[in-house]
Parts: sequence; structure tokens; C-alpha cells
Amino acid sequence: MPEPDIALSLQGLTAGYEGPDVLRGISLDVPRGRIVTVVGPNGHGKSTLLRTVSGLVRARSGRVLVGGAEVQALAPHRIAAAGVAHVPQGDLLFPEMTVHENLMMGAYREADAGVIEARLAEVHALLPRLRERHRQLAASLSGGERRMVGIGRGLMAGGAILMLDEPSLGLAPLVIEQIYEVIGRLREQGRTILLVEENPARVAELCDAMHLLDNGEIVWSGPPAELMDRDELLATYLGG
Ligand SMILES: Nc1ncnc2c1ncn2[C@@H]1O[C@H](COP(=O)(O)OP(=O)(O)OP(=O)(O)O)[C@@H](O)[C@H]1O
Repeated sequence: MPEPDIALSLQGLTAGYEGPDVLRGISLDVPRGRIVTVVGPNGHGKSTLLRTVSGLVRARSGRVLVGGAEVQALAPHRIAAAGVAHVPQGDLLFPEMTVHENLMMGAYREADAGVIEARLAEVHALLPRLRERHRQLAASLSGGERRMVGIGRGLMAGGAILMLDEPSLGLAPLVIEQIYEVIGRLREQGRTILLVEENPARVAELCDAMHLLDNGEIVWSGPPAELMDRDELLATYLGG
């Protein structure tokens, strides 16, 4: 069997803030065209993991490989240029800017107007509501619409790897379904996604591999269906 084509590889990644390590020896691969999910309780390092990949938090040791090239020592804008788009928790939109302006912020590194237009057409095809509301201020959008702008802005960056930090956070169940429907369509398009989520049941049918993060370490990795059958793991690490 040929080796799978690995878009993103984390190898022994250790990182933290002022104090002790928050991430301790994280290793995982994201194959091209796949969705890989990191699940775990809040406060155990999921957001820190994505921040470390995008360079916002410095790795203390270990490696981050994007398309085989080491990036962990690069500045965040250079990691973004290498193809990593990070959609942060809580959207972090510019509230006084329109939907369109927020989307365009995602493409700030791209100089070619034709490329930007093509990306915008793709985003509008995926998220038609953003086309309808393109002149509306981000501050006046619903929570679900804001989340869609966040995802759209990530796509506007044109990176090979999309990282989504808890896209379901704070949304009503019906809206969560809509957001995961969008991610399902991204999967059909063959996008490569590293997803962080608290609740594995929400994404079990959507992703190709799951890693369980507990207290900064990966304690289990495998196919999502297998995790959903492991009641003792769910009870021990995710409270049932
Ligand atoms: N900017 C920061 N400065 C110092 N410590 C931080 C900072 N951000 C997070 N931490 C700490 O790092 C640990 C992991 O937090 P992190 O946000 O990565 O967890 P999480 O699993 O994503 O949870 P949540 O979904 O609630 O954000 C926590 O103990 C948190 O207090």
C-alpha cells in the first residue's frame, strides 16, 4: 500500500503559555482530503493545539510539517502562507465591517483579483446566505451566520488545510446541524480539515479519524465509529 499523502503532520508537539506545558507530545497526521477531529473536554488544550499549529503559540519542542516542510519556527503569517487557514473559536469577525469585507480579509495575502473572485464564488456557492447578506454588518448577524462568515473567511485564504475550532460552540441544535452540513459539503469537495470539537457524537459520521485529547495528551486514536462504541472511554474522558 502506498503511503497516504499527509497534508499536515504533528510530531511530538509540546507547547504552553507562561507556566507548565499545556500540550505534551502530540503526534497526529491529517491526510490530504480527509477530516481529522480532536475531541476532548474544555480546557484540555484543543484550542492551544490549533494555535500552536498556526504559530500563535510557540512550540517548545516537536515539529509541525505542512506538505512535508517544517513550519513550527515560522511566524504566523508565514505559516498561513504555507497553506494553513485557522478559523478561531468564537469567530473573531470585525463587527463593524460587512459580510463581504470580513470575507475579503481572509484573502489579504492574495494579489490576483481573478483568484479572489473565484474563491468568493466558491464561498457563495457553499454558503449562499452570505451572498444574500453581503452588505450586512457582521455585528447584526445571527450566531449561525457569523460562524458561516468565519468559515467563509477561512476558505478565502485559499490554504490547503482548514483548521476549525469548535464550530458548534454556543449555537442552537438546529444551527449546529446546518454548520456540520456545510462541513459535510467541504468533505465532499475533498478539503483537508483539522477539526476540534467537544462532543464526538456530533462529528462521528463526518470525520475520517478521531483523536481523544486529555490533559494535553492524546490518549486514544482511531476510527470515529470505534470511539462511539467504547462506552468506557466516553465515560472516563468525556463524561459519558
Ligand atoms: N492565553 C492563555 N494564557 C495562559 N493560559 C492559557 C491561555 N489560553 C489557554 N490557556 C490555558 O491552557 C489550557 C488549555 O486551554 P485551551 O483553550 O487550549 O483548551 P480547550 O480544550 O480548547 O478548551 P476550550 O474549548 O474551553 O477553549 C487551559 O488550562 C487554559 O487555562
